[in-house]
Amino acid sequence: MTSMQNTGRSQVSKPEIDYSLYLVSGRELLPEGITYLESLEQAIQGGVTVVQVREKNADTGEFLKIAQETQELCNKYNVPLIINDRIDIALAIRATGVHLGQTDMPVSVARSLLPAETIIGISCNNPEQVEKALNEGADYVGLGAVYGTATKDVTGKITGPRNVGAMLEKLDGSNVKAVVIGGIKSSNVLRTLHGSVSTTGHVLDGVAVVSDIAASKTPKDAAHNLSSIVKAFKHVSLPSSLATPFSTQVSSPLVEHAAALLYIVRKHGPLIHQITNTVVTNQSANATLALGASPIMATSPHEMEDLQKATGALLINFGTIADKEGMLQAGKFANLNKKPVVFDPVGVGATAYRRAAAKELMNFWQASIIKGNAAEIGTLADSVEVQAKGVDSGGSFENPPEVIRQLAQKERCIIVLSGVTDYISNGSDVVALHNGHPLLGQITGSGCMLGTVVATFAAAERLRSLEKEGTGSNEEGRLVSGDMLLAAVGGVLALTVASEIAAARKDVKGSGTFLPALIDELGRLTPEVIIDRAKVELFH
Ligand SMILES: Nc1ncnc2c1ncn2[C@@H]1O[C@H](COP(=O)(O)OP(=O)(O)OP(=O)(O)O)[C@@H](O)[C@H]1O
Ligand SMILES: Cc1ncsc1CCO
Repeated sequence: MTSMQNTGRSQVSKPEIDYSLYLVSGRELLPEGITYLESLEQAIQGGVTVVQVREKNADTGEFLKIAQETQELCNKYNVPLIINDRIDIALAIRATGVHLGQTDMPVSVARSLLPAETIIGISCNNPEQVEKALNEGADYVGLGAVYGTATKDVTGKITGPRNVGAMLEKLDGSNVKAVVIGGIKSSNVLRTLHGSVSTTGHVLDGVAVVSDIAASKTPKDAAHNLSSIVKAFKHVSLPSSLATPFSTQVSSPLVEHAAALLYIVRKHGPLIHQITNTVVTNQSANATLALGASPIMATSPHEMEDLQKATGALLINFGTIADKEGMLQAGKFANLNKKPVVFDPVGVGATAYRRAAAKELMNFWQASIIKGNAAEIGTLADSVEVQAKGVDSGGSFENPPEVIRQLAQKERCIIVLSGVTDYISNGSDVVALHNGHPLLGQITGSGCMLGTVVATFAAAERLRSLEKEGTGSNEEGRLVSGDMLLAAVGGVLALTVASEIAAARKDVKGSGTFLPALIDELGRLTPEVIIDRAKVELFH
C-alpha cells in the first residue's frame, strides 16, 4: 500500500490498496483465549491485505482507542486501515480510508470533509447504487450481502453471487474497485469469485470477510487459506472457449475428444451421485451402469459431505422436488471438492416454487453445466418466447444459439438446450448437435437421462484433465478441471447416437420396447460409432 497511484478522475495521488483479502473487524465474535489484537496480527500475518474497523456499539472514546491500537498494528505491517462510518475517527487517526453505508453520510459530503487522498468506500446492493457511488466519486464499492450473515441484519438484501456481475458491469472503464461482503468463507470463496463476474468479464478485486477470520481460533491459517484461494483465482481467465477450431466435418477434434471420454468412463467407472426425480430414478441409474460408471441415488443432506469426496460428478434434477436441503448441501460440497455439478431444473417454469428454488440453488452453489428443454432454459433466461407445459416444453426459440450464449455468460457455466436439435454453449461458442430419434420424445425422462449421461461424461472429462496435466497446478484457482463443453458434447452424442441405433432395431416396436433397447445400446456404444454418426455444427 506504500505506492501511490493517480486515480485519473482527479489529480490527487491516492494510496494503492490491494483489496484481495479485506478483513472487517468483528470483536464480538472472538473465540476464548485470543485477544482482538492477537487475532488481528495473526490474520495480517496470514495474508489480510486491508483492515476495516467496524464498531456498531462502541462509544466514541472506545472506538477511538480501538482504531488507534488497530492502526499501530496495521502500520507495523504496512497494511491500510479503513474506518467504518465515523469520519471524525478517520480524521483523528488519519486513517487511509472510510467505509460508508447507504444510510450514512453521502460520499460527496464525506469527500468534502476528508483529505483529498482519503479512500472512500460504500456498500452497494444493486446496480443503481453502484452507478451512484461511481458518480459521487467513491474509490471502491462493497457489494452484497452475497449470502446471509450472522454479523449484520441483511433481510431482503441478499444478492447471491449471480447478481454481483450486473453491479460489476457498472464499473467497466472506471478505476473503482470492488469487493464482495456477506457470509464469505473459505468454503464458498472460490464459488463466489467464479460466480461474481459480469458478462463483460469484469472480476472482483477481492473479498471482505468477518467471521471466518474473527471467529477462528487460528486466524493466521484462516486468512492464509482465504488469501491463497483469492490469489489463485485471479490467474484464471474465464470462460474458456474452444481450444481447437473445427469445421462442420464429422470427424472434428471436438467430436473425437468428446467421444473418447467414453473410454475414460469405462476405464475408471466413476461414481455418479444423482439427486433426481422419482419418475426416472431407476432408468437413470441403469443408464449410468450401461455407460460403465456407478450410480448412487442419495438424497439426505446428512451424507452429502462424505459423498462429494467420493463422487466423480453430481447431478441435481429437481423434477419431483420435495426437499431442497439435500440439493443445497450436495452442490456446496461438490463445489468444495471441485467436482462437476450438472443441474437439470425440470419443469422450472411450471410453478413459482420451482422458480424460487432454482434461484436459491444456483445462488448457493455453482453449476458446471445447466441442461434443460426450451421451456426450462427460457425460464432461466427470463425469456417470454417459450411457454412451459408442466415438465414438457411448448415451443422453440427463434435464435437458440443467442439465448444460450447469453445465459452461459450470465450463469458462468455451460448451457445445454435439448430438443430435436440440441445446442450447447460455453458463452462464446455454440455447438448444434443434430443426432437423436423422435422416440426419445415419446418416453418420459429422456431429458433426465440426458442429464445423467452428461454428468457421467463430466466426471470423465475432469479425470482426463487431471490425468493429463497433474492435479495440483491444473485444479488451482478453478472450480472444476477440464472443458465442460466437451463433456456436454460427449454426453449428448452418447445418448442421441444410442437412441438412433436402438430405434432401428427390429425388436423395437414402440416407446415401450425402445427404453430397454436404449439402455442396451448405451452399453454397446463405442467412441468410434459416436464419431462415425455425429452430426455437429459450430456457430461462432
Ligand atoms: N424428435 C426428436 N428427434 C431427435 N431427438 C430428440 C427428439 N425429441 C427429443 N430428442 C432428444 O431427446 C433428448 C431429451 O430432450 P428433450 O428436449 O425431449 O428433453 P425433456 O423435454 O427434458 O424430456 P423429459 O422431460 O421427458 O425428461 C435430447 O438429447 C434430444 O436431442
Ligand atoms: C413426468 C415427470 N414429472 C416430474 S419429473 C418427470 C420426468 C420427466 O421430466
